[in-house]
Amino acid sequence: MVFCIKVNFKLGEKTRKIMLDNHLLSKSYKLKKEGEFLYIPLTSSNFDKKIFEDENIEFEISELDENEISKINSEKKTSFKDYLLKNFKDEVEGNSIAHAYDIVGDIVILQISEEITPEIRKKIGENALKLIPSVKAVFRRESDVKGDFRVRDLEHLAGEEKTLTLYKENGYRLLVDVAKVYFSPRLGWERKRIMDLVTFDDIVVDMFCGVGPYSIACKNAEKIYSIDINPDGIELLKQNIVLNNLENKIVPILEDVRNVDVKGTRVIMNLPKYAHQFVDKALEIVEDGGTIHYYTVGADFDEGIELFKSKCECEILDKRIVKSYSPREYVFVIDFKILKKN
Ligand SMILES: C[S@@+](CC[C@H](N)C(=O)[O-])C[C@H]1O[C@@H](n2cnc3c(N)ncnc32)[C@H](O)[C@@H]1O
Repeated sequence: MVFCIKVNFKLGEKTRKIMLDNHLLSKSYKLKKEGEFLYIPLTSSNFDKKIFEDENIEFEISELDENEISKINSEKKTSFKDYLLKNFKDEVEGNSIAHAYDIVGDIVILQISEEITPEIRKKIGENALKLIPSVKAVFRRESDVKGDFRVRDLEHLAGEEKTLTLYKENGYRLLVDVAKVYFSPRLGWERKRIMDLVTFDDIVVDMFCGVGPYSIACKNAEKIYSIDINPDGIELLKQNIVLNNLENKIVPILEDVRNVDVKGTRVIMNLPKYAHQFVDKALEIVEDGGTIHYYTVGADFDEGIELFKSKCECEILDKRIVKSYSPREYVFVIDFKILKKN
């Protein structure tokens, strides 16, 4: 039997609050509505009736059969992190299995080191498929991002063997092929920051655009030139332009940026590892008074700032840590307003 307070529906919220304050509200059963009455499950039928009478609440104590009222399912679902900590605590603590992972659309990418056997990697993959909601394919990072295209090798662990997915962030949609083009969901906040800085008269030059997440985030600009040397990146960018109705704004350019002759008021240099090699080109592109968003890898901001100060007169508008890169290094962004080029 489940003891309940039966009150008029209109007094339900007030009654529930009094019950909560007096530790009388059961957390094992759901409230039940029947006609104009509400049945609110009690922790005990033995209580001081005055607490309701003082509030002019007319009520009855009613006994419901267990099958007349729904139980609250208080069993916490096991998360993937719980699963890892329960089964691989030492490996997680020793950093050979990370409980953090990337989700790109319906694809999840895990970080499991090579020293974990292929059988166990697959088993972890199967569990990720089961425990992470809406996931259809599970991969593992097999290498760091590498080469000119900044793409990493992936090992398939579970689910569909597909690498193309649809990713949504900041109100736009992106087709991403995680095996063919660089993409990081961890930069969503940073793209939102840039999105909020862009003005209607900006001409944006996205020097290293990939599938175009920054370019598309800059959709309020007057024009966006999006450059990349990876043909798969530009092919997906073209589809993303259509997907986001930006045919009149974004100009995709498949080319080494060093060979491209464009000018802009806002230049995005998202090639952190090698951006320092492209500063002269960025300065050639940016108009006086324009902004360069310079992404770089290191232990602090100093190197990037010194590099720019040696090449132009500039003001630092903002500087931030974007994400960690290695145990002692970060990806930084520094926003430079270019006052005068040397
Ligand atoms: C770190 S990824 C960034 C991609 C994209 N901005 C994003 O956030 O997803 C850098 C990109 O620069 C491209 N790239 C590398 N060298 C280049 C060059 N010389 N000219 C144009 N693109 C280049 C790579 O193909 C890669 O897509």
